[in-house]
Amino acid sequence: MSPVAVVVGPPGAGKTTIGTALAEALGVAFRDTDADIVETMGKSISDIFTDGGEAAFRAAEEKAVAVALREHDGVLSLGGGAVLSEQSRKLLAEHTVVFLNVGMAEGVRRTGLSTARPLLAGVNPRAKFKELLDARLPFYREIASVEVDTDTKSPDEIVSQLATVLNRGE
Ligand SMILES: Nc1ncnc2c1ncn2[C@@H]1O[C@H](COP(=O)(O)OP(=O)(O)OP(=O)(O)O)[C@@H](O)[C@H]1O
Ligand SMILES: O=C(O)C1=C[C@@H](O)[C@@H](O)[C@H](O)C1
Ligand SMILES: [Mg+2]
Repeated sequence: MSPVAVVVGPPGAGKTTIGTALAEALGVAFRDTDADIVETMGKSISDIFTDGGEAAFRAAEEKAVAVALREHDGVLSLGGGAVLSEQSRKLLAEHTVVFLNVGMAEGVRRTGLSTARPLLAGVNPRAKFKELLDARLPFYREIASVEVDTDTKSPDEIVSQLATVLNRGE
């Protein structure tokens, strides 16, 4: 069993929004490892970071990614930092990976000051977002089968483009 597509990208790229709509367009199930982690740990992402730090979240995420890649055959969206794990990148090399890219200004605008994104909740979300992008871009690109720049496209346009690329009709 293998996902039709795995969606990766920075916070606010639209992994959950596009992933959900893409699954619907393709008539397959949607799964999001952030939601899996919340369910398994029984607490919010923000609380996981507060209680165990980023390391606790990344350990849970590595497991959640491996399980979901094995179990899920629909569209799978990963958390923004899932590509930081070398183990996960190795697994992802075997899959169809959609990299949704977003620039700093638009990414910060879309994520706002949401406390659901603890890594961006500090005093300077723009600087933090740029730091995340710089560190992760090479990883997203290393595993991507297709890259879509989402800055100036609506979710509908992106879904329609991806449905065509994935060769499953719209
Ligand atoms: N192409 C787009 N154009 C405009 N707004 C968008 C687009 N894609 C997503 N959004 C909006 O941006 C916000 C963040 O989207 P979403 O939660 O899907 O991102 P994400 O990549 O899953 O983020 P995270 O990494 O935090 O899980 C939402 O309010 C969503 O409606
Ligand atoms: O970019 C990140 O590191 C994160 C993104 C979210 O999807 C969550 O996985 C979590 O808030 C961490
Ligand atoms: Mg999401």
